[in-house]
Amino acid sequence: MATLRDSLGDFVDGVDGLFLFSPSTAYYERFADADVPRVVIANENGVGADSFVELPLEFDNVRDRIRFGVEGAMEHGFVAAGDTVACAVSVFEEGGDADSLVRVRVDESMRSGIYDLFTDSRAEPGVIRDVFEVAIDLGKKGQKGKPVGALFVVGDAGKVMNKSRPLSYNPFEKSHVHVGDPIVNVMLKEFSRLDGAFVVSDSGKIVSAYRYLEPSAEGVDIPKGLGARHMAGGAITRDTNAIAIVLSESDGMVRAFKGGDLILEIDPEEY
Ligand SMILES: Nc1ncnc2c1ncn2[C@@H]1O[C@H](COP(=O)(O)OP(=O)(O)OP(=O)(O)O)[C@@H](O)[C@H]1O
Ligand SMILES: [Mn+2]
Repeated sequence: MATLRDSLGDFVDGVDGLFLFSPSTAYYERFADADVPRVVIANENGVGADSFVELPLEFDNVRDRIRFGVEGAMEHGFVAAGDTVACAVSVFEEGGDADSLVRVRVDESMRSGIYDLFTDSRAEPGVIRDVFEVAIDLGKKGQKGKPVGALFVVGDAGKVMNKSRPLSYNPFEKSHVHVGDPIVNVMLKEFSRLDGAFVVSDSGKIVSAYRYLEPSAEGVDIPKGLGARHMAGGAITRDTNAIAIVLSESDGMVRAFKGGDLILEIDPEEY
């Protein structure tokens, strides 16, 4: 009779790598003698790992977290299609040691575009992260307790401005404010009650509010049930090198589009 330990050993049989998500130093050191390469996926490389993938958001959805890590590791050349990796993640114990091990076969279909969204967009990764944070926060709290929608078009601002028109005066016309600044976050939330899109530059400068986007929507395929805001947000990312981060007023989800495709869906309530 095999013990439970023997039986579950199958789980790591033949793996080509061990992915440690946000490990403590002690947890990382525990695998110092592992016979496979270790890859750390975390918001910073606090453990000084040789193989490190920077996680811009603590994706609460474990599937997204793993997809981000796998895609990032492929991009860095730590793993390749055909490899199998064991991912040690914490599902219930936030900030604690891993409580789950997920065996993942790496293949091209794992390239969901999440990693690419953050690291290979025109806008700086920190800017994209900051805009996500505003959208998630807005989704959680709403505006004065009511659900609110918002559309942020990030990067390639010159071209985005050329494919849009003002719905009202632009409160950011003469200002030099950037996303991530706490005052700006309050302003963005306040202005999100009004129509149209925010346009943000590659470096995070808020170029405009109240823009009505006029991209050609031809050939853009967005999920059924989503309306004009999402269509415009998706389409502008095919017409330009911007990405769009959209908070839905009707279902409360935050979605990201790149190249006309829906890349990521986040439920703010889970953050
Ligand atoms: N082309 C556009 N450019 C900028 N903003 C737009 C555009 N089209 C719609 N919007 C904004 O989106 C708002 C909601 O429109 P609509 O309900 O059709 O979108 P939706 O995709 O269903 O979004 P939601 O899930 O938030 O309802 C509009 O009131 C308007 O402010
Ligand atoms: Mn709607």
